[in-house]
Parts: sequence; C-alpha cells; structure tokens
Amino acid sequence: MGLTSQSTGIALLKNKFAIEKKHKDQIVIGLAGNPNTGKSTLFNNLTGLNQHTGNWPGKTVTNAKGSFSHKDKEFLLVDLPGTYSLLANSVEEEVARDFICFGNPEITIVITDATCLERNLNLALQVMEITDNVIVCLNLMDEAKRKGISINIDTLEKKLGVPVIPTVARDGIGTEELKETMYKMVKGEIKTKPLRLSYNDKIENLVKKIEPKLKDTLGDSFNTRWLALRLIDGDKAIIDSIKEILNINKFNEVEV
Ligand SMILES: Nc1nc2c(ncn2[C@@H]2O[C@H](COP(=O)(O)OP(=O)(O)OP(=O)(O)O)[C@@H](O)[C@H]2O)c(=O)[nH]1
Ligand SMILES: [Mg+2]
Repeated sequence: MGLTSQSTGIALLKNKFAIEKKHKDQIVIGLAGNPNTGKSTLFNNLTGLNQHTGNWPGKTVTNAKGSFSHKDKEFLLVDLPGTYSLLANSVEEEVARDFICFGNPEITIVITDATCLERNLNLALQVMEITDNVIVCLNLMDEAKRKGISINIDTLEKKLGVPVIPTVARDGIGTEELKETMYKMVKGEIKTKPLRLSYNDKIENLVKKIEPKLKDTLGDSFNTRWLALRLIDGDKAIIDSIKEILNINKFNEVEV
C-alpha cells in the first residue's frame, strides 16, 4: 500500500471534521457565537427548509447543516454549538474549535449579541486568531437600539480588520448584506486583516522555534502559529490531536 495523502493522519483528522457536501463546489461556512445570540434564527433564515441534523462524529453534540444559493455560488452553512470561548473546556467548545481549525471552513461567521458586545468579542478574537476569513455579525440590533446602545460599525470594522454586519435575525434584517459579504469574500473581492494579539518576546521566540517544526510535519494545511501557541499553553486537546496525526503517520509507514 502506498502512502497517499488519503492515508495520512492529516487527511484522517481533516476527514473527521469534513462536512459532507452535496457537490464539490459547495462553500462551507461555519456559524459560531456565544449561546443565545440568534445563531439558529439566522441559520433558519438563510437555509429555510434545506437542513439536515445529525451528531458530530463520536460526540453527542448536534450538528446542523443547511444550504442556500446566492448568485452563482452555493453555500453549506454549519450551525456550531454556542460557546463563550474556544478553549476546549467543554465538548461544545472542542467541537467548535476543532471544526474551525481542522474542518477548513472557507468562512467563519461569528454572531455576536450587540447588547453585550464586549463579552462577545472575546470569541470573535479567538476565531480571528485561527483564520483570516471571518465575518462578524452584530445581531439583536433592535434590542441594542431599545437599550440606547449605538455602535459605530465603520470604526469597529476598521479596528477588527474584518467585515462587520448589523442584523436583526428574527426579522430577517441584514441577511441580504450578509450573503453579499460572504459572496464577495469567496470571490476575493473583500480582503481581511484580522486584529491579532501580539505576545511578549519570550512567547514570540518560542513560536519562532516551534512553528517551523509544525510546518515540517503538518504542511500548510493548518494555522501553525495558532497551534504553536496552543502547545505553549500546554493545551491537552490539541497535543492529543497532533499526537494522533504523528501516531497514525508512523502506523502507515509500518504498513507501507
Ligand atoms: N429581539 C431579537 N431577538 C432575536 C434576534 N435574533 C434571535 N432572536 C431571539 O433570540 C432567541 C435565541 O435565538 P436562537 O436563534 O435560538 O439563538 P442561538 O444562538 O441559536 O442559541 P443557542 O443555540 O442556544 O446557543 C430566540 O427567542 C430568538 O427569537 C434579533 O435579532 N432580535
Ligand atoms: Mg441554536
């Protein structure tokens, strides 16, 4: 048996989180957000009756996916479990994080509650550390308005370096703008420059040492800077995932 990319640990890990597409041109979009921010409402607005639910492989966490078309593109939307962070403190956080990191969605939309933006931006910043292709959706804008909260969308967009779209998902407001933004991002007409946290010299030096080794092993498929930071954190779930890749590789080499 030859060692093909299909039989390596990297491919197996990717397959674990890969979303089954109806056809290869479907564009996979992850929908992340804190609990109760309107993710499912937005998911229902966008996908209507074209939905399927099941479970994430090996987990009791529900996996809802649905499709919709906009212009000449078809999108496959994945409603991720509601989480406050991606630190993998719970099975929901682990699923959301592993999907964003290993499932390679082309875009991740972070739905935030505009009435308590500060808390919600924590998750958005974590997602923006993993991937460049992020859209921040400011939902519950009606509630924010009722509470006298006003948000300067342009300033927020400039600071975050990714598109920010205000919505009232319950009334379908902002959905068209969101679809158009996804479309333009896929077409390469919108370029992002996500705000990234910078760490002290000690950590950055460690990243410089670890990242090339990860690149040698994993190639360009994953965000190796982010993985290096997790290793420095001593993040057990990520260490296990990387061990899984290495063990499976060794196993395949024996089989060849
Ligand atoms: N006022 C207002 N209510 C909204 C809006 N979007 C969603 N809701 C309501 O907020 C509640 C929560 O919405 P869901 O779509 O279930 O939120 P979720 O993020 O999927 O929640 P979890 O899956 O439990 O994390 C529901 O009662 C919705 O009708 C909005 O823009 N404005
Ligand atoms: Mg939901």
